[in-house]
Amino acid sequence: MSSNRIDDVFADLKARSSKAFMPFLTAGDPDLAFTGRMIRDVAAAGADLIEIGFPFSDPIADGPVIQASYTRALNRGVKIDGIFQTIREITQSPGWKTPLVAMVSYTLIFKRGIEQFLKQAQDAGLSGLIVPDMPVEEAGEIEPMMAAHGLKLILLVTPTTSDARARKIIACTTGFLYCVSVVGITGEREGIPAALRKQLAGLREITQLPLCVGFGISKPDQVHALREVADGVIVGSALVRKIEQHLNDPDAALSEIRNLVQGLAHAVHGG
Ligand SMILES: O=P(O)(O)OC[C@@H](O)[C@@H](O)c1c[nH]c2ccccc12
Repeated sequence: MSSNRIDDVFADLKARSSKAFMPFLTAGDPDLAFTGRMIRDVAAAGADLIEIGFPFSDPIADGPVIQASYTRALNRGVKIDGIFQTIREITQSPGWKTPLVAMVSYTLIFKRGIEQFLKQAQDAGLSGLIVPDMPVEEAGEIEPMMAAHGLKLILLVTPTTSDARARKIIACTTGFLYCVSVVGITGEREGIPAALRKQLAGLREITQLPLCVGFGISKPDQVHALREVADGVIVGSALVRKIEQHLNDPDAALSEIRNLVQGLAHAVHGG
């Protein structure tokens, strides 16, 4: 077994001809205690990897649901150190295996100091960082720093990324590649874009990295279609919306999130 849990998960799924289900959750919405419970619950409900959003005031590609969630978390005063602490408590619990990956703006990493942020991420037990706004020119320098901390660097390609640029991005991406399914922002959509199949086939020709698709996915039938062409499926807004709908009843939010994760994980794994 390799030393990074992300590699382990994809190797294991591949051996079973299965695919990864990866929920995205905001840290600190409505508070970190809730986030801690939610991470444990979605892991138990069938998530293979979990993306944890570090709230940030300047949206990158975040749609209205994720933006509102980030705003609630920031208004409640969530801090990066608190998020790391919450993650650490989880990854240190006996028998914990599910890889946790931060979704974090490069601005937050840079402000703290790259080395310091990476050290804290490693101490927290994170397996990787998805950095949607990291310039590919800098990623080449940062990826080895991350590797030295046992962290994968996950970058994104979109439908408008040129072939030449995709190759550059892939050259400094490790763990898996985040394939954005649509031009635009996060948020639930109907169907699966027709061009996605072609985009994924093109990427498949130039990389062995697992290809994970996110943006606009919330329904089991979309997941079914994607299972044939992608190595993993990412769902954010549909889950985060449950928090928004039950702000006064966290237990109700958790139970709906668990149900949705169970259904989607089942669809990804071959239901
Ligand atoms: O919300 P959706 O459409 O299900 O897509 C996942 C997405 O929210 C999550 O991966 C994400 C949240 N913030 C981001 C910023 C950039 C790229 C991706 C993201």
